[in-house]
Amino acid sequence: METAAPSAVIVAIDGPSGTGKSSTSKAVAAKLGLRYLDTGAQYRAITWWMITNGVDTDDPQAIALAAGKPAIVSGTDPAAPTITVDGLDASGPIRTQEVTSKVSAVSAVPEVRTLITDLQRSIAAEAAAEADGIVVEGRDIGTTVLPDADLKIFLTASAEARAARRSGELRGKEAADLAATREALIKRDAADSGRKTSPLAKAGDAVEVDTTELTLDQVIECVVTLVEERRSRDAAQVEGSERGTSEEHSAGAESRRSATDSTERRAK
Ligand SMILES: Nc1ncnc2c1ncn2[C@@H]1O[C@H](COP(=O)(O)OP(=O)(O)OP(=O)(O)O)[C@@H](O)[C@H]1O
Ligand SMILES: Nc1ccn([C@@H]2O[C@H](COP(=O)(O)O)[C@@H](O)[C@H]2O)c(=O)n1
Repeated sequence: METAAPSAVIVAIDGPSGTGKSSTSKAVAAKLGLRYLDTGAQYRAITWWMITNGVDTDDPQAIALAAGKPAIVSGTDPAAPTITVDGLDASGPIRTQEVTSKVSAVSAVPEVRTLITDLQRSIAAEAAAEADGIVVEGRDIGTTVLPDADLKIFLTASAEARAARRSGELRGKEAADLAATREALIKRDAADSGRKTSPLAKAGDAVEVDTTELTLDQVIECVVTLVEERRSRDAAQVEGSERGTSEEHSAGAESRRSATDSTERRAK
């Protein structure tokens, strides 16, 4: 069991598709010298493996039986995050339309979630022990994967804003039409929010940030400020408890001194 460094910070960023989780998390982690984990990439990677290995993604039992077979490895450098499946770079293939349309069905299978959740927790524990901490983004990080995270953020944005962002990304590549993009986002969110196991949800203690009217830079700034506030609160608490301990020590020393004094007085 790894022990977290006293100053390590764990940040959970959740929210629906296209709210800016990946862009924000990567930038915040880079600015603050933290590691970064894209958990959606892991669910995409296992989905890609199922597709390339002929597993029927409409058959939860078949998915459950195969779930333990692929070896998924995530690199957590925010400047160059990586994802491999059985040693192969999967960063390109996991972003295809086919994977995007099937990932919600695969990620809803409980056996898949158990395996990927364990993997995510071990990556977060390693980052807390060996680095200054990590920003983990996904759908259920604050609620299920890391319920004790130091800071939980839930990003939202209107479906229109999210579709416009995604269409902007696709322009010139797949020329996706805005309405179709919007419908696809809403459908994926509904599937992710409606599944039984660990659905997309805001944790009760998460800070909600509506990004509809904010630029990406404003969102990054907002999250950086929240992390820094949290770190200073924690540092003040540690300082307070150390002061308390040293005050206790001096109070203890004082009472020991007066006990000695009175013993000495009695001895005279
Ligand atoms: N506040 C913002 N204003 C404008 N564009 C934004 C904002 N936040 C993110 N974007 C852009 O929107 C697109 C989607 O962002 P991103 O991939 O970070 O979202 P996401 O929540 O991780 O999505 P998904 O869950 O589908 O992976 C990107 O092109 C990104 O640059
Ligand atoms: N914690 C998570 C993260 C993701 N998923 C599933 O993966 C899909 C792809 O996620 P992206 O962030 O890459 O778009 C997402 O639609 C979910 O089905 C998840 O279940 N839990």
